[in-house]
Amino acid sequence: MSVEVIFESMFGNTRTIAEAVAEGLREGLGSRGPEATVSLVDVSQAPADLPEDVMLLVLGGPTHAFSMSRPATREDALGQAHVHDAERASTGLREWIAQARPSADVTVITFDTRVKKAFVPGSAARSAARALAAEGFARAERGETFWVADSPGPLLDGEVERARAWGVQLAARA
Ligand SMILES: Cc1cc2nc3c(=O)[nH]c(=O)nc-3n(C[C@H](O)[C@H](O)[C@H](O)COP(=O)(O)O)c2cc1C
Repeated sequence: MSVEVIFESMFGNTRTIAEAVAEGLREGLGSRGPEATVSLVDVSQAPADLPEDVMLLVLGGPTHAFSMSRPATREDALGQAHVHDAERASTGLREWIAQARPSADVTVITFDTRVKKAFVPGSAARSAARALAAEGFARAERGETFWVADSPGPLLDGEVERARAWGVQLAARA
């Protein structure tokens, strides 16, 4: 049995959260023995087919323009970060979901990062859960939002610890 954490991150905040969730999952799965593994994969490297033994997929990315990123918003972010990476610009959560082979058996839980400001609507986690369901991932649900102070960041105090604790809880779903 394995758990896969797939993340998209332009400035590193979502990567940090994904790493903490994966650590929490490993802690939570600790008692299940060496077959229970957790992999952490950048979405630009994630294959369309999940490995057969994946029981739980945790999928997270930054909120861009009130939703999941698009090629233009990723270009914008990478430009701000002075990074030129065609692979990361071309593939985000939206593109991965559109080409992934759907599974009705795998539980998929989404998360996102976004700016903690009043009245800023939209969540990549919500959009991703909806897109997954539309593609045939019957057991997709929206998970947590983790907050950054502003664009590009930093993460608010306590968010990494909260992500780790959430990962420990998620292990029960695998
Ligand atoms: C092009 C662009 C659009 C963004 N749009 C939103 C938005 O609609 N709502 C929001 O809360 N944050 C928005 N942000 C801020 C990102 O969500 C924030 O920078 C993100 O959490 C950083 O994650 P990362 O370091 O993993 O890339 C935007 C950032 C960029 C670069």
